[in-house]
Amino acid sequence: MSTQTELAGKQEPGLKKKQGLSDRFVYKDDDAIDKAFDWRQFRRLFSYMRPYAKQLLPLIILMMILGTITKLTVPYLTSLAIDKAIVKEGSLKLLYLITASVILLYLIQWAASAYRIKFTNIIGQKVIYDLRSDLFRHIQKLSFNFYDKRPAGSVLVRVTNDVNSLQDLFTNGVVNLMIDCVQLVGIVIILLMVNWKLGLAVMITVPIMFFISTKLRQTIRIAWQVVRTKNSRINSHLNESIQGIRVTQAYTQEQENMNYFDVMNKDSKKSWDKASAMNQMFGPLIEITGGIGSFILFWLGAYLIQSGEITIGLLVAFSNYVGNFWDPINRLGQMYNQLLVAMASSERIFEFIDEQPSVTDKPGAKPIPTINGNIQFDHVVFEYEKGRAALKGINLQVQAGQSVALVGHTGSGKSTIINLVSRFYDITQGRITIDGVDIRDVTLQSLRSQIGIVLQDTFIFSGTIRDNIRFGRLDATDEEVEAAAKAVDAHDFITQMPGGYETEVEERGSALSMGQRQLLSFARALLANPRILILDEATASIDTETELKIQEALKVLLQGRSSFIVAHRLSTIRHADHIVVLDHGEIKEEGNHDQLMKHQGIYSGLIEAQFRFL
Ligand SMILES: Nc1ncnc2c1ncn2[C@@H]1O[C@H](COP(=O)(O)OP(=O)(O)OP(=O)(O)O)[C@@H](O)[C@H]1O
Repeated sequence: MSTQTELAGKQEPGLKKKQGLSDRFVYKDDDAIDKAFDWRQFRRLFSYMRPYAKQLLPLIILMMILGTITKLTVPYLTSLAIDKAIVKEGSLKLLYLITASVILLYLIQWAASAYRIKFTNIIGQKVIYDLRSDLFRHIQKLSFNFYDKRPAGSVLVRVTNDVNSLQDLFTNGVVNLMIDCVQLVGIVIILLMVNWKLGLAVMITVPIMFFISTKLRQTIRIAWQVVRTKNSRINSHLNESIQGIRVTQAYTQEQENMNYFDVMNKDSKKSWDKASAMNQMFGPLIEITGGIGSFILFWLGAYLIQSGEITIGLLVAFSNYVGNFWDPINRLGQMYNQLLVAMASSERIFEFIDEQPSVTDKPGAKPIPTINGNIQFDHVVFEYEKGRAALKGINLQVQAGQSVALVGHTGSGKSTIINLVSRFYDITQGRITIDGVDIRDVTLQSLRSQIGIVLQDTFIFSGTIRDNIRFGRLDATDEEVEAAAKAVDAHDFITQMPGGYETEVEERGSALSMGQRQLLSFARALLANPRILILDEATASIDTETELKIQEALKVLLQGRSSFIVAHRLSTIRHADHIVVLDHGEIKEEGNHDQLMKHQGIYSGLIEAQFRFL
């Protein structure tokens, strides 16, 4: 059974009962724990090491050889001390000399290991830095349709967990693998050279040890991964519960949430107990196998000493070599597991890096000059998914400086139109031009830098009010920031706050009212001074006074620039120069408020419905 199915099969019965809950907190594709070894991918992963390996690898290899030679010489010197210095010659001088040499060898071994770790850490950290930067740079360029299909958490996991899981491989894994291989080969040669019978006898236990080490570790690793998955569900639930605490309390769902949490919590504990029990089995099993090896060694060794084939010193040296032999075998098993995890992580990372942004600059694209603001949709058809048109042949003409209100039922295509102006998606058919230039022929940077977007969910970052307004143009002076705030009538409420412009606002501006947040985002947009403004108006109802304030601010904001407003408030719609009524991806009515009211069509129906609702 693959690890993935194993995990999927371990869904908790309590959770299953609650429809959809078991799926609620996990990103399916992030469940993959390991992948078969893929040589091509392995090479690609290690190409990240190439720029640094040239300078540092020779040094690392030198330290590795030095460390291995010194390590393998010590047992030989021990046998010399027993056989020659003690048994044969009884020479204290020789014993001192050998002891001094062993100490010196240990010192060299320690220094070689310290430098080797230092150099490998340098390579490891540089590789991880490059990989993380590549990934981050790339995901920033990916188009909207990529994010449409992916939950933000899944992207986050790539940049954090998956990159971190490679860290160990690059810093220790690879070099340890080389050292272990060199050491193993060295020990096998020495054992067979010293006494092939004893050597072969000891090696009988090797396959058993290797099997235990690899298989058991794999089972333990999966068990811990199950623990991690369960814990990440707990964390996601915790996160959702905190974020949605107001809704939970408003609907008195605290107990229900507690029940969910309890099932998850119990389940996490159960999986932890299981993983921990397996972990505890590992040490004794390895020790028992090692013990069997030692038994064979001493049993056969005693026989060979009696028959005069080997000396006591040689048997002691042999036992030392065998002691050094289990460590690399054990680590190779560990390394194998680490490699499989790294394969899964690197596959997910490369899947992202290979994803091409669907909206890019065309070869030879030129920057668009300062935008005047004449925007034209010419028979625009757009499909998010093939065969399902969200816009069906839109023809629309916006004059420079005009404000256009987009109205229509939910799902009629309003947000789609505003996404297309900034070229967040490429249209399926037709053409969108700005000042007569097809927006696909100009650079994205030059286009988007002249378009300002104010979204419904105004994003307030943690920081001061001043920082939040300045986000519109980072090089704006304090005076410019305040002028923008004054222009949209936000200055008064800001100065009434305890720290004025320096008041720290919590993340997402939770201490600010909806209207205040909106005014701040207007000030931010005004400071950016875009040539085209796109505004997704907030739907929440606010008091009449704030509404008036927002309308006044909006007038300032819209002055001298073309704008598209997804309008929900009657006051905004009424003031727009042009109103476009959308229905199922088509423009059904166009004109100003009075013309459309007279027409007695969809628009007048929508407005009347709004009044009825009020
Ligand atoms: N990312 C997407 N992937 C697939 N289909 C989408 C996507 N975004 C919107 N759609 C579909 O396109 C159509 C138009 O959606 P759009 O968001 O433009 O509507 P809207 O008029 O802005 O609605 P609302 O007023 O509810 O925001 C809808 O049928 C919607 O389901």
